[in-house]
Amino acid sequence: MSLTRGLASRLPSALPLVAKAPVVPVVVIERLEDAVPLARALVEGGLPLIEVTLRTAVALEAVRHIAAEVEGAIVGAGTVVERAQIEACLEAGATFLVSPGTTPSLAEAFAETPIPVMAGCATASEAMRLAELGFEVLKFFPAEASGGVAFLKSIAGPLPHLRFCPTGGIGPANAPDYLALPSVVAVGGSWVVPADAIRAGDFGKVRDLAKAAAGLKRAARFG
Ligand SMILES: O=C(O)C(=O)C[C@H](O)[C@H](O)COP(=O)(O)O
Repeated sequence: MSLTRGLASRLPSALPLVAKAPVVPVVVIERLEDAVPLARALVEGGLPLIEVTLRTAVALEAVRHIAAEVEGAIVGAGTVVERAQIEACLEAGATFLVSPGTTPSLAEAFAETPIPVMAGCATASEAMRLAELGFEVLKFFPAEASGGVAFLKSIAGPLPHLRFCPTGGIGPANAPDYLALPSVVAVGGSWVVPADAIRAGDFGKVRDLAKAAAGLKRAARFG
């Protein structure tokens, strides 16, 4: 029996969201005024799913503005590391949540969250535990540092039902290798939103990078 059937009925699946594009941009917003033009550039480039990391003081406000003002954007909050953050993310209008790793207490809180969650993991045991709880797409983080493509190929033997969004150390050069794996729904990365381009207000560059990323082919089939 598939491990993913555990408590799955209670959890909203992240699969339909993550399947929307081959790349999930991982965004760090330092200046609130960058949020909306940045999100517009990503949507125009073909990457509607946007993970705004809760690493900066304006991150939640950025989520709120993108959710309210950018048509076509599906904005979520990343770097969720403790349960106390969840309510504020929901209140700001986040459509999904992402964590870099998942403590037992965080997993418990996610299991009661009404929006899809990509819970983070880096080992076979962590991935199995999250799948058992019903999480359908797991963030494999930090992907390159934790074994990358070789790790994912190895665990697909005994655990072929697990699905991932690998993130961490992925860029245009290695993204195709990840996306060639049937277990990879999409990859996450900051390469489409370079800090220097954002600082310079060069959203045309972000749109071009997004366009290239949106054109990446993947092997996974969802349906
Ligand atoms: O902030 C979080 O929640 C994280 O989990 C970390 C990010 O996903 C990675 O920092 C993105 O990795 P790069 O594409 O290598 O920059």
